[in-house]
Amino acid sequence: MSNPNITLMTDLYELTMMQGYYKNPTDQIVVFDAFYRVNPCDGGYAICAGLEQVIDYIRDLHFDPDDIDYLRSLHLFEDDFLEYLRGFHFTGDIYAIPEGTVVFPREPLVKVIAPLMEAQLIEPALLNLINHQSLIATRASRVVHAAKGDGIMEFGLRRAQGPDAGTLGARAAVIGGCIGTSNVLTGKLFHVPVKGTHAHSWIMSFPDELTAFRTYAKLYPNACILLVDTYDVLKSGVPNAIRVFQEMRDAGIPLKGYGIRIDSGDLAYLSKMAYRMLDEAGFGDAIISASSDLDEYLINSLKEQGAKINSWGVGTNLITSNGWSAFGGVYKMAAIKNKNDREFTPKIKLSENTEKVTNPGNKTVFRLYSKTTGKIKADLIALEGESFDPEKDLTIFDPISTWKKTTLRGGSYSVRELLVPVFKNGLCVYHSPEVMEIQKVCKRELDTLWEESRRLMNPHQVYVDLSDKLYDMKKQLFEEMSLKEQQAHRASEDSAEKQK
Ligand SMILES: Nc1ncnc2c1ncn2[C@@H]1O[C@H](COP(=O)(O)OP(=O)(O)OP(=O)(O)O)[C@@H](O)[C@H]1O
Ligand SMILES: O=P(O)(O)OC[C@H]1O[C@H](OP(=O)(O)OP(=O)(O)O)[C@H](O)[C@@H]1O
Ligand SMILES: O=C(O)c1cccnc1
Repeated sequence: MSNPNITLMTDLYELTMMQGYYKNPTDQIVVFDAFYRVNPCDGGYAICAGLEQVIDYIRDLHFDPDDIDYLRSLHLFEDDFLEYLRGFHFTGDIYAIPEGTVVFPREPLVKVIAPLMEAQLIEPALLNLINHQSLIATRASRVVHAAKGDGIMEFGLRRAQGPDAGTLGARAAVIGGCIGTSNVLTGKLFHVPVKGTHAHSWIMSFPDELTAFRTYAKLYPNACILLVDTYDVLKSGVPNAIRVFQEMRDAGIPLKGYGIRIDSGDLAYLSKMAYRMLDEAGFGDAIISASSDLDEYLINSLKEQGAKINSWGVGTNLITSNGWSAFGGVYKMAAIKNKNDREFTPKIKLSENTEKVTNPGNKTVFRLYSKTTGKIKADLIALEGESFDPEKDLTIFDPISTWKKTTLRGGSYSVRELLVPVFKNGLCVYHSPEVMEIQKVCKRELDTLWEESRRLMNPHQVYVDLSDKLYDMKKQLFEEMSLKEQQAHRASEDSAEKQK
């Protein structure tokens, strides 16, 4: 999107910390990982999205004179720091998992290696962009899956939480598999199909439903989807639609992409009855489209009820990800080094909750596939520079329940590294594919999941394991840090005792 400069779209503490680093000069280069912890809707996977907007943001990162004036007006920042900001731009490296890829909890979706101040400033915007679109792309893929091959049109703009949520949300929904969106701006900006029917107000603006249908059919004979629920679906809407389709046929107008939309009432019952009426009149191939507060669970239920719906319009629940409002991606420091050091020193964040202890080090992510099925066996988070020879046996184990092990036999699996270079020394080295290309990638990616990981209830969770080297490093750091904490705790208890 052609955004205004959004460099100030950061949290104040990033800037106050930056000033602190500026005043106490450091030439530290850091590694930060952006990752999430729980699959949306307690599902079995997520789809990552939003990278193209991260790239636009990083490329354009700079402080305009009025940004500097504003920061000065806060009376928090000193002149030398503000002067430094005038020349600020991103000089680091970024690696990311390409958009549309199936991803799992705890693996880095984006890795930033940059001078500390730069890596720190970009945290909120980077997370904002990745979190939002990954959530909606994931949600869309679930809705699309529930529709079992029927097309899903994204209709959510009017209910989205703001303009970007509507426009970038529709982009993400198309990545996740929607066949198009009603949002015309998304269509223009991202070259995705725009789709739509008409509103109840169209019908209400005419003296009667039949005239409204006839007028619409005359204007759009090749995309004539008539909304049949303004007055009474079965007594008025469907009979009037059939009359208009008959008139079109009698006039020799070829009927393609035609049908009805039902937007209220019992969608299973009404669609079955409508289909029967259409079929009896010789219009059995008509599209029967439905909308009305749908989501993946309702679509799944309607399918189970045998609803005769073959096209779906989904708005509110998709664009707002109703019921699961946040992707929850976080950005954590993983390693640090002085500019001229060769090696990074790994950093770990401890937590009472083992799941929340971060993975230290400069890492990468490998995906292991079964050669016979093409399906994902597991993901392996490893240290940068590690490699795995798929001709050799590989034993992988759950990093928390370490007794859960499996050995992949050499020759039976293939390995793919997921993180790709996006920025090198501040220059973009990655070309974002068109959204419709990303949609194809996403479809292929989803095919690498077993059906068990895609079901709505209690899906199978794909294993995300750590390489032996990373596991050992994490264990050692964990023990060192825990010991340090215990010693510090003991020391403070001793001094409190002495003071008594
Ligand atoms: N057969 C069905 N099984 C389960 N849910 C259904 C079925 N048919 C419709 N629904 C859902 O039930 C809800 C219907 O809600 P409600 O009756 O409030 O609205 P409505 O029928 O669309 O009428 P209104 O025009 O007043 O909004 C919608 O979320 C709709 O998707
Ligand atoms: O139900 P959603 O999944 O959010 O899908 C979008 C909804 O937006 C429209 O309704 P709206 O009442 O806004 O307009 P209308 O008067 O044209 O029906 C449309 O008819 C859908 O019901
Ligand atoms: O084109 C439609 O039918 C449409 C568009 C937006 C919202 N609801 C319906």
